Amino acid sequence: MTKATQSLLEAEGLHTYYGDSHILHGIDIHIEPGETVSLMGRNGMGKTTTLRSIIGLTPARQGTITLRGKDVSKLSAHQIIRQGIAFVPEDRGIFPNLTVLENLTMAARVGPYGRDEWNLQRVLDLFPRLGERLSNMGNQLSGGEQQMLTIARGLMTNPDLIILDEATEGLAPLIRLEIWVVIRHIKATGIASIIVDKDINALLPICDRNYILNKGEVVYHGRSRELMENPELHKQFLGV
Ligand SMILES: Nc1ncnc2c1ncn2[C@@H]1O[C@H](COP(=O)(O)OP(=O)(O)OP(=O)(O)O)[C@@H](O)[C@H]1O
Repeated sequence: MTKATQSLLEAEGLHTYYGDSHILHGIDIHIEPGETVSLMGRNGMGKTTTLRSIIGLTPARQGTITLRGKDVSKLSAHQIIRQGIAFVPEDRGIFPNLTVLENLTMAARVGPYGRDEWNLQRVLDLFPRLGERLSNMGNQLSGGEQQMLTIARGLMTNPDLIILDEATEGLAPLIRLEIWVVIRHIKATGIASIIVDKDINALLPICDRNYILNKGEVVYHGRSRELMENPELHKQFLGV
């Protein structure tokens, strides 16, 4: 059967290893253009490894990654990212010895399909705090500001998909709220997202669909409403 629309991203049958340790056991995930999707699961179940496999940082030994119908499985992480993906890793990864302004401007580019609405002014409108910190070095920022800078830097690349690993981990409650507002805004602009976060109550209302991983396998995927109405699944796979 042919699908009406082409998925933005399809990961099929991913098997990923660290050395001899077999971590992902045939992960299947797809994302449609503009969709917001969560990856949930207890610690160590393979969420970060799935994200890293999707963008080629820890390439899967088996399986395929397709972006807009094009097989990118053999491409390097750098080449995959250039296809319109912004990755916001758990450890942020901003340049500590560059200023906020430099971190932002060095990322600036037009998206692979011509998306160009994100520029310095627009990201500063979304993150006014960064505007007050433009001349500060990356390593002078608070954890929340670093996370904002990482997201802002990703937006400067005009992505079609933004991947956030532990979107609000370790941040103060008010900053977390700000990040969720930003994620809603990003969603409203039509950029697709994959989000990993422990705050299920924040994730579910924002996400269209959700995947639960357990020991490197997808054990559930479904719409947020279905997951909200199924506390058994929470207990079984999320430990809440
Ligand atoms: N660099 C590595 N070398 C060896 N094993 C690793 C490495 N990174 C992760 N693992 C193992 O792979 C498994 C999956 O880890 P992963 O970080 O993908 O899980 P996660 O669901 O993202 O968990 P967390 O919420 O704790 O980050 C875990 O058992 C972890 O110990």
